[in-house]
Amino acid sequence: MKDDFSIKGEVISALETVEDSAKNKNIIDAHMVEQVDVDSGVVDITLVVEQGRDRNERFALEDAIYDAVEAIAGVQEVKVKTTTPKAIEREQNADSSAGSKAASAAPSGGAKAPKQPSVPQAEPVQGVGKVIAVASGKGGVGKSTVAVNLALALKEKGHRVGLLDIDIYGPSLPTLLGIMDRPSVADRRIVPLQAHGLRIMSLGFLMEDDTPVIWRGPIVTGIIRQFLRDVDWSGLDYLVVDMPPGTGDAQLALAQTVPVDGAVVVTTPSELALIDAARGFEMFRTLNIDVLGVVENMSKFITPDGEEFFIFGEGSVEKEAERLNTELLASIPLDPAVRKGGDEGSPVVVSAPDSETSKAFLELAESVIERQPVEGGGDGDGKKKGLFSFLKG
Ligand SMILES: Nc1ncnc2c1ncn2[C@@H]1O[C@H](COP(=O)(O)OP(=O)(O)OP(=O)(O)O)[C@@H](O)[C@H]1O
Repeated sequence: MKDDFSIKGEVISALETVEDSAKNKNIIDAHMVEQVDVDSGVVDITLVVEQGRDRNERFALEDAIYDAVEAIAGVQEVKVKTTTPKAIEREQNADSSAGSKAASAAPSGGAKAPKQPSVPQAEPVQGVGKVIAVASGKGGVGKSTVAVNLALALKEKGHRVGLLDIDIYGPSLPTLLGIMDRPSVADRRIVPLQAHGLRIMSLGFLMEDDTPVIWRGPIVTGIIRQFLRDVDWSGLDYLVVDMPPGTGDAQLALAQTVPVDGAVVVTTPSELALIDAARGFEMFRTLNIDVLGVVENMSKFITPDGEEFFIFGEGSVEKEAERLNTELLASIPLDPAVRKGGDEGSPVVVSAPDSETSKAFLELAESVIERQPVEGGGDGDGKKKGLFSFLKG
């Protein structure tokens, strides 16, 4: 039988085929789907329609949703709840005032209590020692490449490592690691895929093709929560999370779902990338996530004769790191072996372990381990921790 997780992915794709003719957009792009839940094949969808919308148009939308979703194999039942933006706002206010009441024992200094977000408290991922986010302010700077090679370098250092790709704009782990399978389910938990000794989960495993998907906040939050709560990550020392570029829903969802132990911000030495990296850095500070430091990617090009070219200039990332009161954790050269390895599903730490580039990734792993050590120095720590948290839970 198909699992709820795969069904949810297909439901979201199916909803993208439902057009709202008044808006000339599909209902996902028109931000009309508030929530999608799947439980044992029963699909619950919350549709948001403006107050005063023509009844027949509303019915037509609901019918189109039933038709699209009921056609998905494995769907047992479809329930569509139609609501309005006002009703959602009222619900959220009710949630937040309940939250404020619960928190009223806390000293408020007479000030009005801040709105409580209607999300559960962040809870550690079961069985994982440390969660490390790899982020960038800007797309295309090599964030996923750094995430993959950092994970492999942590593994080289004797740790058990998982890699989670929540890049909603373009999940690249399936390509970078050469895996296209779908994860399976055992004991009602999703079993991550394996590659190069890492445990892997990617939004890409949910997508039918390479088309970029624009998912709105609640759906992004739901999927990320599912990735962290319903995937069997037990026994890991480190879970490396490949974030989407920028500062948006996914960053917030991650911070609200699990305590993130540290973030690594990837940038190239170009002026524009640095400005965006600084923005990303501030966002992590706002979210109270410890930024371990900055990784400079494509720092220089080394010719086969060993000559070095600093294409984007030299020293700018280090200066920016100083300005932000953080550290430069590693400088990764622009290396054709990195791109080739990425395209062929064989990352450079595996395909050219003795290269200068791989050494830079190993140094990066050492810096991360130094700043966020797992108890007992690795090799099984995550397993012990996982077991204990499992017993407690
Ligand atoms: N140090 C490097 N040397 C050579 N090529 C690199 C290097 N780092 C990344 N690349 C290449 O640059 C391209 C973009 O890298 P990657 O997908 O890791 O970037 P990204 O920041 O995750 O992008 P996105 O924002 O789209 O997720 C890939 O083809 C990758 O192989």
